[in-house]
Amino acid sequence: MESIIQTQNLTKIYSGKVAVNRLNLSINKGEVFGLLGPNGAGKTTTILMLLGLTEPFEGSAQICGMNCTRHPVGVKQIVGYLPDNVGFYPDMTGRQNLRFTGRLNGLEGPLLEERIEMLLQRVGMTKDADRKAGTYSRGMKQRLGVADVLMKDPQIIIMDEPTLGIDPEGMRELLDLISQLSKKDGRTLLISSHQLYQVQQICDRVGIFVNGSLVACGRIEELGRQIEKESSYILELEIDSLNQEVWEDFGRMEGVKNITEENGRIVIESERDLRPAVTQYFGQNGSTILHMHQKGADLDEIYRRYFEKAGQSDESIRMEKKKRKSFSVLFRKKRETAVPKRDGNTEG
Ligand SMILES: Nc1ncnc2c1ncn2[C@@H]1O[C@H](COP(=O)(O)OP(=O)(O)OP(=O)(O)O)[C@@H](O)[C@H]1O
Repeated sequence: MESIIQTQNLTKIYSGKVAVNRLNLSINKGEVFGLLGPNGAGKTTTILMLLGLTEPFEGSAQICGMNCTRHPVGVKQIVGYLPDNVGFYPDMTGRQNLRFTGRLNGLEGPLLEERIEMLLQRVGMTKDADRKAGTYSRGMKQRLGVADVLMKDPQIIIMDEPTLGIDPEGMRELLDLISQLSKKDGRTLLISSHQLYQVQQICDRVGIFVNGSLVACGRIEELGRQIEKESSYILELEIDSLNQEVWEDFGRMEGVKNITEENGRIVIESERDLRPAVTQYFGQNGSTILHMHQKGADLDEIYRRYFEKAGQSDESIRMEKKKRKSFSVLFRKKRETAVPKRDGNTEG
């Protein structure tokens, strides 16, 4: 693996507030790296330091061996940058905007026109190329933005929140397009985003950024395994016939620490992987498993855990906790309502 972007203790402080804290990153040639984190985590500041647009307080960054602060022009020659709000001249057409960028990059004549045609086609904008850019939707602007970045044929592309404000269909198209830039062309991509689910699909590795610090970095599966090692296993289960006996049997299973119910599904927290035991149990019991999912391997869960670890309070986490009822309360309730007393009432 050839490392193409590196940072060493990269730090930025704005008026006493640490925006990026001793960041150590290494991004390999040809990979799609997702820099993920909530608003204000320090993603844009990191990108600006990589592009040499703002100076670090401490530490350094290199792209293809060039120091980003000392050689910003050299860096710009090999890096394409798609900001979160791409600016085009609104009174010029998409094609004219691309022509303008092409000329700034030294392209002229048939070579320039061929490149424009090829890129418009690649990003699916041929049909709308002669409309004024001011009339484009956000998704169209982003696609034209990708074409604009590709005008200078960069080895490395940095995108800041590329999917922000785009509808699901446009998002899918844009992510496919971004993925192709790495898989088909062999370019290196650094994508910053807070849209975890969407962006993780195309990332080879992710870095999770919280409060200016990188709290986790690696392949999604690796981070999932790490989380599993550090904490309990969480198994989410839905079956066709949940009854008192099942609750009691689960409560007795070896390693089970807690059972809750969440949106009609049983959530079992345990010290070990219960999937084999649960599958065997239902095989004998005759119930059908409608859904079984071991939490920990998806990015949302990984992110949530690291986010919690970093001491953040997140509204979605609080809401989720509120929704959960403790097993003991639920168990008591079920006993109260489900088990008939000999006198015909329910047993407490
Ligand atoms: N020019 C600036 N002056 C002062 N503080 C700044 C400046 N730029 C960013 N910050 C602060 O630095 C921190 C990191 O901001 P940054 O924009 O890098 O985060 P981000 O992860 O990109 O967030 P977002 O997704 O909202 O853009 C925030 O607390 C922000 O308020």
